[in-house]
Amino acid sequence: MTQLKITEVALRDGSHAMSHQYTVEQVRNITKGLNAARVPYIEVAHGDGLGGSTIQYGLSKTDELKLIEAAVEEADFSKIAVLLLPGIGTIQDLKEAHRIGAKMVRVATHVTEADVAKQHLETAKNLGMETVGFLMMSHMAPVDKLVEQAKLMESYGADTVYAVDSAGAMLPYEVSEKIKALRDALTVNIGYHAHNNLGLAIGNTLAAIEHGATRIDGSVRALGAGAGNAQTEVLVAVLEKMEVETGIDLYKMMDLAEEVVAPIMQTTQEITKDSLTLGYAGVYSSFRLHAERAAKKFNIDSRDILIELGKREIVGGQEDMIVDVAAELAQKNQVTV
Ligand SMILES: CC[C@H](O)CC(=O)C(=O)O
Ligand SMILES: [Mn+2]
Repeated sequence: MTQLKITEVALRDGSHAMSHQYTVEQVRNITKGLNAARVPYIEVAHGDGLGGSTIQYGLSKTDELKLIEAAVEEADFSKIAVLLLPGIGTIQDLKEAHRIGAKMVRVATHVTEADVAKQHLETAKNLGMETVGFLMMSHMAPVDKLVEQAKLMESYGADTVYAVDSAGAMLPYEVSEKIKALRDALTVNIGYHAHNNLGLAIGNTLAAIEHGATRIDGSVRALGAGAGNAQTEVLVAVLEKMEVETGIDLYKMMDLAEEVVAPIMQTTQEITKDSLTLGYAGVYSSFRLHAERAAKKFNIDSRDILIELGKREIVGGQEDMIVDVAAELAQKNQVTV
């Protein structure tokens, strides 16, 4: 079996849970620990990828290039990766990230829109970077559509194509079916990224591995959007019991989680009613905090906003709809009172 390679996403996906307030010191300390534990890849960026620091997505406390630079300085084993959503991040952002030492880029699109990744993947390849096509909200596409879009990513030069369960909405049989179909249709590596909103992140990740995924995401202490991702140290322990080699030092990951990451988290990671609603309704995990703020502002139940967003199939890039939906629901409530 090809060795499984884990990408740690707490310094990118976890940026959502940290309201994009990471400091250089926090990034240095976490990277130091991940590097010592021999995690192959560490993703660092705003939660919405390069260029994500905006009023729409949330302003970063620290310029992400400074965070990436700090991570590159601390990592002599781990490779630093960045995420880029075409339309939010630009080719210029990509070149800048590469110049300061990013070795891998994950170009993320909605699951039916792989074609917008072409120029970013091609540019990254020309720069000599490792390339990943990251198909978000994979639960929304039937198997044949996912395969079609993954093939596009492969044709643009992606070394790996991920099925991304952005909403943490997929059930184990869906993961098995989708990963198997990708494995059968593609020659490049297959990856899987989970969110734990339905409590299935580790189980779904194991289903993905069983059906051929060799690139897997995790976040230490589950520091990711919504209820977080597959918790890296838990995943490493489970895989060790299954005799699947990750190359990661379990004790070092546990110590990092407990001593460095837990103390800086804004809240303990758990499946709250809103995280659970994300998975139940199939809504982007990064929408949780936006929906909670809108609910407070309009004095309505955040779960109603999330359910409505799910019904309308609102996807990443449409964050402004969260406030629109909240305002509409508040108005409806007034009419019916
Ligand atoms: C908004 C980008 C998103 O957080 C990427 C990701 O991790 C996902 O879709 O799960
Ligand atoms: Mn994610």
